[in-house]
Amino acid sequence: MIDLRFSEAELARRREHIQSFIRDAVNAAGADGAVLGLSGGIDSTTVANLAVAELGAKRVHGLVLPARVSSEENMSDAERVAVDLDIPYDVIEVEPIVDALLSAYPEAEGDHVAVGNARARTRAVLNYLVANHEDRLVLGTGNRSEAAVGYFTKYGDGAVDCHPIGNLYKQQVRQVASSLGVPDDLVEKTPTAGLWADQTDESELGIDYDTLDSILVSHIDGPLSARATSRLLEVDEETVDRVRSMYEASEHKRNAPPAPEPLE
Ligand SMILES: NC(=O)c1ccc[n+]([C@@H]2O[C@H](COP(=O)([O-])OP(=O)(O)OC[C@H]3O[C@@H](n4cnc5c(N)ncnc54)[C@H](O)[C@@H]3O)[C@@H](O)[C@H]2O)c1
Ligand SMILES: Nc1ncnc2c1ncn2[C@@H]1O[C@H](COP(=O)(O)O)[C@@H](O)[C@H]1O
Ligand SMILES: O=P(O)(O)OP(=O)(O)O
Repeated sequence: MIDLRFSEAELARRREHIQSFIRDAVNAAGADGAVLGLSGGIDSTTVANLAVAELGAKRVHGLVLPARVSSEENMSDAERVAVDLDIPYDVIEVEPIVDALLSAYPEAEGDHVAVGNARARTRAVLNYLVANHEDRLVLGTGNRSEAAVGYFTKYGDGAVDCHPIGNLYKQQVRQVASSLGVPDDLVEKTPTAGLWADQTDESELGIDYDTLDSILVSHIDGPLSARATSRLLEVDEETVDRVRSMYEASEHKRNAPPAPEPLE
């Protein structure tokens, strides 16, 4: 697989670039700071660290939003991140809100994707409730690997004001996190969307992140054909084609919703 980690000099440059992106986004909006959801995962932990490094702890508000299916370990890690960074944070249970949605529309009961996505969208509503009230921006935590294959909930965790780590592949997120002093157990943790019990990104996607990143950088974001990518990485061409299919099928998630062309 391809090692996408940055050199020390490039790592410092990337960190500075992301931090100034956060500062510029907040300043351009005339906002007082930022809000983000803390899941105990490496993406939100990394964005929280970068935001605190740039804005200072008081201007970053963390939200820990447990659902019935959230693991104790993840929720206590999420609180640990907030405590270690010394940022203000709230813990708000999302399940009563999801239950209210399901009592309004019981037909969706048991549909783990629809209900899981409702959990992610409930979190988005709470992020914006706080952001509106405190005049802050909502920071996204999505990385390039997830965005490219549409591995996020449209208007759920995808509903944010900016994507600070949106250009980093998952391997690079881990490297940036380590360089910020994030503890190894968080850096090496198994990525999970946490939308239903025992969910992991790699099992749902059917591919590990190192392989996904390598296919993305070679073929989707890079110049190589599917065949050349398959040869270079020694993976089946069907796997490369499957990544391309996920990329194409999720185009709608990365763009603003279309309207018909104006008529003359
Ligand atoms: N980063 C993470 O770890 C993370 C977080 C949340 C969700 N997820 C994953 O993301 C996935 C979300 O589920 P999903 O993608 O089925 O639901 P989604 O709601 O994100 O997207 C599906 C919806 O998009 C719309 N849509 C579908 N095709 C379209 C098209 N061609 N043009 C315009 N709109 C279209 C429809 O409204 C459809 O209901 C799940 O696999 C979930 O596990 C991952
Ligand atoms: N339990 C959670 N509390 C707060 N924020 C959360 C929680 N779970 C997810 N989030 C936010 O959504 C993104 C994407 O989530 P994945 O765990 O990758 O699905 C995460 O980074 C948090 O910002
Ligand atoms: O988005 P996060 O923070 O939950 O990270 P991961 O996707 O690695 O679980």
